[in-house]
This record gives sequence, structure tokens and C-alpha cells, in this order.
Amino acid sequence: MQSHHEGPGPEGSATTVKDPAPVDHAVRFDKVSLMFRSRRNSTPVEALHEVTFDVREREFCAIVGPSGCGKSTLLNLVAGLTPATGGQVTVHGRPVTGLVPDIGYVTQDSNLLPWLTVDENIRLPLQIRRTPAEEQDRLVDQWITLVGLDQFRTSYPHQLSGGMQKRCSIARTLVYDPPILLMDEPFGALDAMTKAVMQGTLLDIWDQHQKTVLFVTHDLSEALTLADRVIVMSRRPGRVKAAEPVGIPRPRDAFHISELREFAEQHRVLWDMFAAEISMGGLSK
Ligand SMILES: Nc1ncnc2c1ncn2[C@@H]1O[C@H](COP(=O)(O)OP(=O)(O)OP(=O)(O)O)[C@@H](O)[C@H]1O
Repeated sequence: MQSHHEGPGPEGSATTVKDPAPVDHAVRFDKVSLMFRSRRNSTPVEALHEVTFDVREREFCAIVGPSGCGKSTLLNLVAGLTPATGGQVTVHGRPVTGLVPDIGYVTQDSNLLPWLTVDENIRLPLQIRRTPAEEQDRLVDQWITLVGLDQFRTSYPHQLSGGMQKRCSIARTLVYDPPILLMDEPFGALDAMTKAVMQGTLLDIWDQHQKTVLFVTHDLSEALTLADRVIVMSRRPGRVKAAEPVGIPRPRDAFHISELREFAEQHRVLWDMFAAEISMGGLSK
């Protein structure tokens, strides 16, 4: 596991630097705008307006904001599924001009293949990448255990609860070790208890396999529980209203974190920002 790098560059040198500075951010949004034009003659929708922020290597970054402010669109821009109409998105220093390989994407739907077992679903990305069979076995074992599905290895998706399907989906996404993980309200459809369990699982995974994560959620408590930093978006057209570092030390306990004073204080700050956007009409799509 690499350590977290806060800053690039040579140490203490006043001489001319010949090599380009290493990129210390995994993702950069530089004045990114997006205008959707669905059909000719239809009114264009400005989803994002000059969004600028960086996500550092191995940072867990949550994105919150009113419905329709462009949170999912931000993830699609990083994955290369949607092209920006203004500004630039870069991933590891390279401008995004098409589909970006090796990015993990977890959405609210588990998207498991119903005719494959848990083992086979998790193995699939490794088979596609022609990973040697022994390595496949090792990685599938490791991830099945990490997400607590050992007893369900030969079960099919319809035999799993919603939380188990989500665990399987996360394991399938992480098994091939993508350096960047995009998560779009992955726990949005789960009940409160299952959600807390899943947040605990994700905190454990992140402690062991620190990835760069962009995590979209409507839930401020979830953002504070999981993230290093919370990006608060304005109502549409989405802009960055604030980027709040989360001052809660790790490791964190998903079940008891809300009892901490820092949690309550930060929650109040975020909620005030959020409420201000909604009261200005942020619920309209
Ligand atoms: N393919 C598209 N064509 C036209 N408009 C779109 C398209 N995709 C998204 N939009 C519009 O862009 C805006 C941002 O959508 P997006 O789904 O990114 O918002 P969001 O913040 O993720 O919303 P929610 O929180 O409700 O999921 C919305 O007004 C949406 O209707």
C-alpha cells in the first residue's frame, strides 16, 4: 500500500527543475461545464457550470448537492461516458477524451449477472482480463472473504439479500484493483441498518486498499462517515459551493460516528449549506 502524497516536487532544491512535476491529483475538474442538448430545437439544459476541483491520489471524496445539480454527471465525465462541453477533466494527468480504462463504477443497481453465482460474478472481470487461473482463485477468495460472502459463494443473485448483492457488486468492481472508484449512491436503496453495515464494510476496505474514491450521496451523514472531504454542489447548474475537509480521525466506526462532537458540528455546517441551496429552488430538475 502506497503512502498518501500531499505534495509533489523535489525537496529543498532552488535549481531549475527539468522533469515535469509529478501529478499529485488523481482527478482534476478544470472549469468544467456541461450543456445537454437532447434534441434539436429543445431547450438546452446547463447541468454544470465551470466546476473546478481536484481529487488527490487515494482521497475519499464525497459529492453532495440538491437533486439535479449534476452529481452523477460528474462521475460520468470522469469515466468518459459523457464529454464535457467546456473546460477539461483529467485523470492521472491525462485529458479524458473517451472511455477511461480501469475505472471502477458502482451504481445503485447491483448489475450482477443473474445466471452466474457469486464466485462467477466476482471472477468475471478477471476472466475478461485473462488473469491466470491461480491468481483468479486467490483474488476471488480474498474478496469473497472481505465482503463476508464465504457462505454464499455458490448462490445466485436472486438468492441474496439487497445488502449481499451490493457486497458482491463491490467485490466484483474492486477485484481487478482499479485505482479510481466511482460510486453513485451505492447504498441509496438499502434500509438504515444494512446501509450502516455496508458503510462499515466500505470503511474496512478503504483502510486496507486505499483507492481514490468519488462517492455521490444525498445523505450528509454518509458523506461525513466515509469521506476525507465533502464537495458541496450548488443547485443546477452545478458549481462547487464548498469543499469541506472532514476532521474525523480514522479508523472510523460507522455505527457510532454520529455520537462524536466533530460529526455533529460538521453535519450542522453542511446541512446549513445544503438547506440554503434547496431553499433557493434546488429541487427542480
Ligand atoms: N442525457 C441527458 N440529457 C439531457 N439532460 C440530462 C441528461 N443527463 C442528465 N441530464 C440533466 O442534467 C442535470 C443533472 O443530472 P444528474 O443526474 O447529473 O443530477 P444529480 O445531481 O445526479 O441528480 P440526482 O441527485 O437527482 O440523482 C439534470 O437536470 C438532468 O435532468
